[in-house]
Amino acid sequence: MELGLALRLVAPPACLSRRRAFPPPGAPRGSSFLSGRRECSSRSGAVASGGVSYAVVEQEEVDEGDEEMSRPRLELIEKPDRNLALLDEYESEELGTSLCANHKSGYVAVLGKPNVGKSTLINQIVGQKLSIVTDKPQTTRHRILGICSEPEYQIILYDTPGVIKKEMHKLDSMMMKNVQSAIGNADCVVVVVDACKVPEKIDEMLEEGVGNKETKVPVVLVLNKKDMIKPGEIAKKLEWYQKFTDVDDVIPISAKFGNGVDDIKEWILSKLPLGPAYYPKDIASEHPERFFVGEIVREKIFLQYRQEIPYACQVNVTSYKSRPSAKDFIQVEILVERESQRSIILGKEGKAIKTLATASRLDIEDFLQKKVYLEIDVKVKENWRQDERLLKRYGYGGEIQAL
Ligand SMILES: Nc1nc2c(ncn2[C@@H]2O[C@H](COP(=O)(O)OP(=O)(O)OP(=O)(O)O)[C@@H](O)[C@H]2O)c(=O)[nH]1
Repeated sequence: MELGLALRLVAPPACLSRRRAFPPPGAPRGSSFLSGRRECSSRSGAVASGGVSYAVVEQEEVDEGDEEMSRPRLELIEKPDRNLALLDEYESEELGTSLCANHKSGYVAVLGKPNVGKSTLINQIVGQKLSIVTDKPQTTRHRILGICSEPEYQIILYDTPGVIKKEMHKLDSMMMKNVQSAIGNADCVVVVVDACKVPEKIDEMLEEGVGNKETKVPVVLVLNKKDMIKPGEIAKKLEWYQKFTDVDDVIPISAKFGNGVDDIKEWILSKLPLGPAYYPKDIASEHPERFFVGEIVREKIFLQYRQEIPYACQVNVTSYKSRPSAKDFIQVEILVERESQRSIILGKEGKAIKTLATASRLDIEDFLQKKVYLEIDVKVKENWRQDERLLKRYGYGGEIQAL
């Protein structure tokens, strides 16, 4: 049964349960970590800190047919068939769902240009940090599914990469394909715009997905970052969007400060159809923990490095060993496109990579609620952003590593 398969794929412990969350930026750290010192040699001299090591790897070709390729892959589901969601009583009880007659459930696509606050809004609705948030555009690369459950409903949100006009790389076009499939599957659509920017039409953004649907999908336009402009300005912009866009409603919010987020939730709930939960109620995302570990490292790269560097980086979790009586052992590789970028990531005498590894490890430990040993390798993989086969392998084709 298709749904059964989907639910099995997301069953814990592979996917993210509610008790885990990214730590909020600047959150106080827990107790100091145990020492897991391990020295690594490098051309520029090894630097290691407790529980963290980095390895500088000479430029090397990644073996396409290596162990990585043979690991089980988890297909991110597009949307389970609603009819199949009629689980029998036993399955339902096992999944923690209720067969309440007024139960609502459905899929919501959250769209918008880069940096408008989509991830911030989804993290607020889900009540947990699932998507990384930085002040740089296009930090979200994957379609991330966030699940918000209460006894009476289940809202499934797709965080999509910011819609971009000019596709520079194969990576951009694969990201856009994911945006389109998210819209195509949605029961309703939330379009986020930045209140500080000059209003502009959103037709182009919607036409690919919603325009192709036989029945019109409800769309709300969210005017985000209202904290940044004067009330008079908000009123003018609301009027403009009501007049010049074909949306059902326009709602001003400030996602960062949680202001108006309940209005968006209410709007979504008013549009969702009746139906049972698609996922167990204690699950916050279909992605496995290792996916979020990679995202934490990627967030730290965005926060630490400038200009093109974060965009040229791909982060892969190459090994993740849970060890009940010791620190979890995690190996991460950062791929860059050029030797010069690798030098920047490493920094003088490896100082920059050490800072990155420490910041990443602290957040990973907060996230996993346990001590980890983190090893980071930096490799050069020329033109990875243009290589479809590699991009699929890195999860941009809708499949991610399951374990
Ligand atoms: N002042 C203010 N800043 C906000 C608000 N919402 C988000 N931001 C900031 O805007 C920046 C971008 O937020 P994200 O949530 O990453 O935006 P996004 O649309 O997901 O970005 P992409 O990954 O590029 O698609 C971050 O620095 C947020 O802190 C808001 O309501 N008010």
